[in-house]
Amino acid sequence: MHSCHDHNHENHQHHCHDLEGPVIEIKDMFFSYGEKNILQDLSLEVKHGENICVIGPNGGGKTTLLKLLLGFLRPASGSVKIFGTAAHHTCDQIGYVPQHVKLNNNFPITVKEVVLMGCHLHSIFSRHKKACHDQAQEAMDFMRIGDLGKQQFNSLSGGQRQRVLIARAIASHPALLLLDEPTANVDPGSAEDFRELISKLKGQATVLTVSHDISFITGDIDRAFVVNRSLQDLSPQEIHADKLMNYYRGGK
Ligand SMILES: Nc1ncnc2c1ncn2[C@@H]1O[C@H](COP(=O)(O)OP(=O)(O)OP(=O)(O)O)[C@@H](O)[C@H]1O
Repeated sequence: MHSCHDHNHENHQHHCHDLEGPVIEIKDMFFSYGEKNILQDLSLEVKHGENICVIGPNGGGKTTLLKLLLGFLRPASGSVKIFGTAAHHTCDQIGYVPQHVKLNNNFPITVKEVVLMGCHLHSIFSRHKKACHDQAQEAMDFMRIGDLGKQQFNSLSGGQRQRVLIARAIASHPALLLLDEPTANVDPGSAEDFRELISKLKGQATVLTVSHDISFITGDIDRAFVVNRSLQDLSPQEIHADKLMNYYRGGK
């Protein structure tokens, strides 16, 4: 999880961000892995509370874009700002659910402990510990896994694990939530549930979801765009199942 470079936990929430302006602001951004150009000339502005979906073919650069937003990668040129601050300086306002999570299967860890990792108030002070436990429980209840706290994470199904990881990401009430294919590997019932829960977050958080799941994209979202080296906004008319398929066939 992201941690602030300034480890003074009492005040870092306040000095990092301009919470009034755009949540995401990308300007004329280029990114390459070595010689290989991956993203070119991207610009994007996302306002507070928007629920956004990113689609695009395999290898189009969606996960790379998320990593740039998280500040794990830096643009070759142009800028990526979160709450008005360069992404690599932004700290604990972002909740992230990665596409692939590798937890050592032999490592014993309970569901509650995984969710607690998402709490940014980790502290020796007991008042913070209590607040963390309350936040973790609240996030687990929200994801409807409130009664799984004591279970071993490794004993859960793929869909249940995904719920735990989303609970971990929302435990600290991040202003921005980045989800990388949250419905991959979950059954259709759970996928429907996730869509509902994510739209319930609307208003509390800005949510950006990478998804190949057509019903996700055509569901309750405010805006969608295609990332395939460059970025293309989709009009509401284009957000239809049959039209969306074209973006995966390389056509228009
Ligand atoms: N660490 C890396 N070093 C070099 N190339 C990389 C690295 N990570 C990703 N790439 C390349 O960058 C391109 C974009 O990858 P990325 O994972 O961002 O795509 P994606 O749109 O998320 O794809 P998918 O839908 O398959 O998840 C791919 O061609 C990939 O091979």
